[in-house]
Parts: sequence; C-alpha cells; structure tokens
Amino acid sequence: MEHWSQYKDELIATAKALVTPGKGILAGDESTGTIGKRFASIQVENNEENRRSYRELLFTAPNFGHYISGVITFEETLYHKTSQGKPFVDVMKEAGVIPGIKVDKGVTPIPGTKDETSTQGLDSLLSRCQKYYETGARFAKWRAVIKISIADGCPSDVAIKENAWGLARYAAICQQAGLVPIVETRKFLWMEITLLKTLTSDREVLYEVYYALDQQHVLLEGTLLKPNMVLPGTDCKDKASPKKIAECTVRTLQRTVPAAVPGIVFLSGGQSEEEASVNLNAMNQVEMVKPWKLSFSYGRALQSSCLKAWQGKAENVRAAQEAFLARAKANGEATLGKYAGGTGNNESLFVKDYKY
Ligand SMILES: O=C(COP(=O)(O)O)[C@@H](O)[C@H](O)[C@H](O)COP(=O)(O)O
Repeated sequence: MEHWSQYKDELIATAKALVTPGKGILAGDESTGTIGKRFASIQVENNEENRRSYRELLFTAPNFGHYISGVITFEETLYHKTSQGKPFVDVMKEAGVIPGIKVDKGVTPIPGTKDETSTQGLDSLLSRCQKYYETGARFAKWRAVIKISIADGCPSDVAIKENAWGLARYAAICQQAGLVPIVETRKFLWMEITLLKTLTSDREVLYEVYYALDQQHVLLEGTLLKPNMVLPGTDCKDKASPKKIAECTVRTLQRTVPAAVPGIVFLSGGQSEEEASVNLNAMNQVEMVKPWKLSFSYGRALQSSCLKAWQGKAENVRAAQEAFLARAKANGEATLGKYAGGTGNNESLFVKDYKY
C-alpha cells in the first residue's frame, strides 16, 4: 500500500480534469496582504466583505466553467458564501469548476544563503489537508520561490535541494489526504537575467524536484507542475519572440518533466495579459514532442482588467465579469493553440521587489 492508494483513481481523475483541453486554472489565492495591494490600485478598502464580494463576482461570472477548470482559493475564501448564503464551494461545483486551496504559509530565509528562501507550512499539513478535503477542495498549491541571479550565484545547491525536498514532502502529504498537489516552482528573476541563464537554472531545479518527488513516492499521474515560462529578465536587452520562448520552455520541460505528469499549468509571473496568452498559445502551436497538456494557472493575467473594470462598485460587476471571462476565454483558446491574439492588455504586470 502506498500512502495515496485510497485516493489513487480520484487523484488521477482530478489532475486530468484540471487540464481539460480549452480550460485552465484561476489562481484566486491572493493572501490578505496581496489582495490589499491589488485593491489599493483601484482605491478599494481591504476588508473581508470586499474580498468576499470580489471573489463572488469571479465565481458567479456566467459560464466561467467553460474556460476555467479549477480555482485556487486562499483559506478564508474556501469558507466564504455568496450574498445569498450559498457556499462558494457549491457555486464552483455547480459551474463544473474544481475547488482548490493554497496550503503553504509563505517563505523564510535559508541561513547562509544570499536571501534565498524555503517554504513553510509542513507542520500540521496533513490535518489541514484532511479538513480542506472535507470542505470540498480537491487540489492544492504550494509555492517554492527560487532566486535566479548571476551576481549572487543563485540558485545555490542548498536552496534547490531544500525547496525540492519541501515540495516533495508537501506533494506526498496532499496525496495522502486526497488532494492533487500543484508543484509550483516560481523563479524570482534578477531583472537583467538572460534567457539562457533562466533556461539552465530551470533545468537544474526541475531535475532535483522530480528526483525528490520520486524519492518520496509521489504518484506523478496525480500531480501538476506550475512553473514560470522560460523568459529573460524584464531588463534584459535581448528580447525573445513568443516562438523562442515556446521552444526554450518546451525543451526545458522535455528534458526534466516525466511524461507521467498529466499537465503543466504556467503562472503568468508579471507578463502582460496579452503576453501570457500569446506565449501559452505559441507553446501549444510549436511542433515539438509534448507528452503533457500545457495550460494556465494565472492570477494577475486573468484578473488585472477585471479589477480595473470593477472599482469596487456594484454597478460595475457585469463589466468586470466580462473582462474576466474575456481573459479566461483567450487563455482557454491558447491551451488549444487557437488564440488569434489582440484581445488582451499589453501593460506589464511585473511587480518590482515583490516580497513572497
Ligand atoms: O500562483 C499564482 C499566479 O500568479 P501570477 O499568475 O504570477 O499572478 C497566484 O496564486 C499568486 O501566487 C497569488 O497572487 C498569490 O498571492 P500571495 O501568495 O503572494 O499573497
């Protein structure tokens, strides 16, 4: 018996459903501080009722399940209800959308490194996951943040190993409780970093992550990977075309991610809405061997225009939902390589010195 035996079929089915062609994941798990920054940009107060109303707007957007397979929530949101008293979890399920939950507790510095971090939250993780499963969640997210900087010699071996091992422990525990673990390796790029350096570091990190997952008997068929696309830093002089980004990203994944993994759901990582859609589309068009589905798990690139349209006002809810659905549809098309382009905002969503 493996620790996941009881849930094996369900884990495999959930992971597969999350990467249904034409759909992807809404990352709506901004912690209280992060959503506060997003609200501040539209002069909306960061209180619980505004957070609840905003998430209600997203989860009641008409037919959002046509393009969204699952939603990652922050713990507070998992227990929220609509203004009519219906639990969000039920709203999602009725829309054919799978509820998910962020289970990590942020990062902490690794002593002796140059501001590299490891992710916290393993203590009591099993009992938390069991509780979330009972509430209706069927998948989880845990973010490892990897700093990439030539000047500081990062990522260091220590940081890579520490983060890979933590991700594997998290993944094993989630599967024990019936939750599909999304394994997130978020690279924090020094702004001048070249495409080549990102590519090399990504490969080192992913090798180690899949070694650790194997060591800890994680059922790969019941997992998803959430990486960055392979991109140059925002200040790098050599810009890369969507085709080049697609080729470098797919090649990196070919060399590191086993074919047993059903899907790779990219984070948007500061790309503009349009870039995130166009680059995902290019990956799904490029003629290379791709044994996994390539989809999205976007936060900013799905919500930026929606937030701007909302402005915290009830009379703007419909317009905000339309803005959200437009990005969901575009990215759904990009998972099929059928996004024609031109519908997204080109404004960069990069946040300088973001603290994870
Ligand atoms: O994974 C995610 C995707 O982010 P992104 O597409 O890069 O905007 C999100 O869940 C972010 O992690 C989200 O904004 C979480 O916020 P904090 O945990 O940093 O508060």
